Amino acid sequence: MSRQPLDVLIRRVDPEVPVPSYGHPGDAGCDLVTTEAAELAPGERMVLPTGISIALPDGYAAFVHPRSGLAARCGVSMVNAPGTIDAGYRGEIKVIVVNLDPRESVRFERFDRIAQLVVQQVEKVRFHEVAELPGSARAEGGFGSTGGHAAVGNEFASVASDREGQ
Ligand SMILES: O=c1ccn([C@H]2C[C@H](O)[C@@H](COP(=O)(O)OP(=O)(O)OP(=O)(O)O)O2)c(=O)[nH]1
Ligand SMILES: [Mg+2]
Repeated sequence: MSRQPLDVLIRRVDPEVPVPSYGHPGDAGCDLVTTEAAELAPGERMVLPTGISIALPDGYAAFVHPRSGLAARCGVSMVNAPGTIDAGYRGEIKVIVVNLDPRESVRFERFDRIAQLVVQQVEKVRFHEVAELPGSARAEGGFGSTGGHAAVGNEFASVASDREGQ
């Protein structure tokens, strides 16, 4: 059974901008457009306006994610992926795009879809300070501690090489 959509107020800062919509019923993100044409040289970043402001209910946040098509085909991502839109934010949503292609510029026309907005429930945290945290299987492991790629070392390869060294 599909859930009821969350009602979110939207103000169109640019009256001609389309109200964001979902491409398919089950999509998580609705696309955001740029209201300004732009051209990014290789390595260049730019803050692009989306022409909309929203009022999220308390307990929710919206996250601005890159579009995979732009990432795969043009090397376009977002410097701060995902951008975090706070429930209390009433300003225009902007997207900080970056052109990661080493050679090709990328051009956006007005109303090109440049990112996608995912709305999620978020918890408000109340911190309780302790001297020691409870133990866990991961403990302080991070940054490749589970291996799985040559770049981060692989517990099987390291075990095998240890064995060879014996
Ligand atoms: O990609 C983004 C990220 C943020 N924002 C807006 C909405 C968000 O609520 C506000 C603040 O974002 P963030 O907390 O990431 O910015 P900050 O550098 O911490 O600024 P501030 O000190 O205003 O929180 O800026 C955007 O429009 N696009
Ligand atoms: Mg902030």
